[in-house]
Amino acid sequence: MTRTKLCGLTRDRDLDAAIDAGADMVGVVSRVPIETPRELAPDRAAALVDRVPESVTSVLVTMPDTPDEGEALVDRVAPDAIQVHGCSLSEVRELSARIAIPVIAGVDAADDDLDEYATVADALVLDSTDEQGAGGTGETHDWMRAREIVADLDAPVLLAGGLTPENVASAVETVAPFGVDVSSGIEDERGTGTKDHAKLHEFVARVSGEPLRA
Ligand SMILES: O=C(O)c1ccccc1NCC(=O)[C@H](O)[C@H](O)COP(=O)(O)O
Repeated sequence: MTRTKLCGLTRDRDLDAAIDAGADMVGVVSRVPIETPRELAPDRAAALVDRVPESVTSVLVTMPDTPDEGEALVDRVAPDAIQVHGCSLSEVRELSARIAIPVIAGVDAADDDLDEYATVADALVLDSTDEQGAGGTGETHDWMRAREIVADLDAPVLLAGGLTPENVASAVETVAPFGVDVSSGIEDERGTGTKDHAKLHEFVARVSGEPLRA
């Protein structure tokens, strides 16, 4: 079974739609040093996380300058897992040692130290990142290389980067990841931060191989 993470949720109704569609994980973005319409203030991120039922994993996506900062944000938002982008190996290791929840490392698929990240993080998000390591770019990467990475690493890998309802079945078939992660590909217009509920349902259905609605 391929897990589905729907990320960059900003509105209550988008979160509720993601849960209703059957997402395994839902993500909220807070405290990132880039311009993104998905960024929420910590209190707002905490309010969304608080709505998530126990059966669904809430993921806080952030780019902490230090492990201290990551730990403080976890205390404030209280997610089930934290996903960090732009962190060094030692920062991921230190954060992981300090907090009780799983740490997911957001990494670029072209990086050559992914095996090391796999030893310090509980899971990887294999993404297309910008120069600061941020995700949400809407760009795909080389799925054949992603397939090799998934096969070589022991850690669970979530495939991210430019996934859409149209390409996700092919991505799952090609890469065979533990899970898939989408943000801009289910937005009503790319880069708005608000989700299209029909796209969101279709994305989850395509991952689980359910027949599509006409
Ligand atoms: O989504 C953002 O704006 C973001 C900003 C900074 C760090 C990470 C961010 N998103 C991480 C995610 O988990 C996205 O779901 C993932 O990168 C996929 O994005 P997309 O290519 O838009 O589907």
